[in-house]
Amino acid sequence: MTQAIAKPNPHVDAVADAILQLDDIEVIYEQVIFAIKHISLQVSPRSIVALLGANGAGKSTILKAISGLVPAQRGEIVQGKIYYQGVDVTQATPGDLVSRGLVQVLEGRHCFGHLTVEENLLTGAFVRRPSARVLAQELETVYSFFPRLKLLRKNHAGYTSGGEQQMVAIGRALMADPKLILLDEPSMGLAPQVVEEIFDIVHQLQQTQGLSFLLAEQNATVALRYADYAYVIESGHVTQQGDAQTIADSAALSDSYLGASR
Ligand SMILES: Nc1ncnc2c1ncn2[C@@H]1O[C@H](COP(=O)(O)OP(=O)(O)OP(=O)(O)O)[C@@H](O)[C@H]1O
Repeated sequence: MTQAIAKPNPHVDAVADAILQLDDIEVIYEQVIFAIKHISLQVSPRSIVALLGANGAGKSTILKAISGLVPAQRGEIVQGKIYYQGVDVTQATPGDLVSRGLVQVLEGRHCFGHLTVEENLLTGAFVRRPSARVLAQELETVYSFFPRLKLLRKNHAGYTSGGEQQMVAIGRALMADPKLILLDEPSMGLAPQVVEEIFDIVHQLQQTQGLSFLLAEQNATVALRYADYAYVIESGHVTQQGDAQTIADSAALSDSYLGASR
């Protein structure tokens, strides 16, 4: 089902600078479980914004609310508005959003294990159906950021390492020609050196391609090193926000999730 999403935003002047704006978002699962409440946040163009918090804090729900995936989880946005590029997309479908350049990389990477690395990347361009020539150029661009994927392009993705699968998942998102990428726990289950490699590429994509990222991370230490701005989420609420350095220096950050990775 495709929803109309071209409603004018009455607050467009106030949010003109943000590529993404959430105003007072509330999500309920199965009509009883309140997962997030009163979530308001912004992502500026060409920025990396981190959502930090412990297991179950509500980070993934925020990303799924933005990317239109909440209904697929038997959830509902019951309050608030989401604006992407100044347009109300609160009820938009994932397909609508991908075609507008808002793409999510799900937690756990979700590669198609039986497809090759290159076939996985090509699935990312499916919505746009570019010409063969453009597709080849775009693949080369992705390979320029992930040279290792070019070497592995004929291998089955299911036989690559966790870090390589994360690269495939991000590479596939890039093939959708995004402006904003939502990344859910990119560091999960990866060795520290691989995590640095992934974040370094995210940083390069921000700097050279002008992409924006909103990423959910339990590994606050590494996320704050690369992010421009961060929101701390606890029990479905924003409890703290600020530029990354301020949050990193803040004594209010609980050791329950920062301590382990310090
Ligand atoms: N599909 C669902 N049905 C019911 N409750 C859910 C569902 N998904 C998440 N929840 C609940 O919503 C709350 C927020 O979960 P969410 O996955 O958004 O947190 P998170 O911070 O991303 O944690 P994690 O890092 O473990 O993914 C939790 O209490 C969780 O149990």
